[in-house]
Amino acid sequence: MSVEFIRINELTKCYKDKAHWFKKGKDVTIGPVTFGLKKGETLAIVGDAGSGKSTIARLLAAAEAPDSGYLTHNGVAVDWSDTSFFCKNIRLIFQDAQKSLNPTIKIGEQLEQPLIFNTKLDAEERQVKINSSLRMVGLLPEHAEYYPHMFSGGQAQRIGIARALILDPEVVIIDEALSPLDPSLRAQVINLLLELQQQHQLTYILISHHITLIKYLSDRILVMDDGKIVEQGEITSVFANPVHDKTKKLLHSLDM
Ligand SMILES: Nc1ncnc2c1ncn2[C@@H]1O[C@H](COP(=O)(O)OP(=O)(O)OP(=O)(O)O)[C@@H](O)[C@H]1O
Repeated sequence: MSVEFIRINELTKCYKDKAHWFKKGKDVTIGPVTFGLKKGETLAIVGDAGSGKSTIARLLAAAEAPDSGYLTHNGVAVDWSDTSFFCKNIRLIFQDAQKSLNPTIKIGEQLEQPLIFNTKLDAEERQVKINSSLRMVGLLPEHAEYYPHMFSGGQAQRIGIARALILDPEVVIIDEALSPLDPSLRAQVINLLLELQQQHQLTYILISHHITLIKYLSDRILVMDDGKIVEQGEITSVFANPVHDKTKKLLHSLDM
């Protein structure tokens, strides 16, 4: 197994719940959480609704800043305000691919935006990259001229993957992005993700309630409860011998 290249240290996010005259405000704290990521692995994050899985995803994609904690990349600390690091290296695949696309803008232009903001490629080089990204997910360069409504759900998910991969990231977060797909489409998208992971040594963070999917795709698992990590380890050993009560309950209750 390859070595750890990203380490998340004591990451914490606090949400202040405003008090109303009829209700006392209750603050929510996610963390502190500490874990590492290895090249080419898939780490599953599981937990009940509200346990903090998506908060971790949003923090890692720099959609929000943590209140404390830090991240190291190959041993070097990265500042959360370094948006270019996060944009380039850690990308999210959205749950609802169709809704995450702007209906009024052609796909090619939507794929071009991250290239304009995060690379020094000129217009011609950007076009080459857009074409190769579309091909990589089984679509055609002609699709760059289409609008989102002209795609099926499966094709829209492929565009979501192309958009996540267009900056050649090291980490891709898949936050419940596979669950809404019907089984045959899901199988196609999973095969595509596995192929791309092999080709590009991608590291996936998989957030899902789907136990079979987690077992099939993941190398390691991290179990969250009430904002904290209560168990983490290799998928085979955690499934064979869950230690924490929450893990035991989740492994029995998650959707088969
Ligand atoms: N912007 C916000 N403002 C206030 N509280 C928030 C905010 N975002 C998340 N929370 C709270 O933080 C906690 C964790 O939410 P989060 O969405 O990370 O959970 P989750 O494990 O992803 O849940 P689910 O499986 O339902 O997506 C919840 O109590 C939620 O209400």
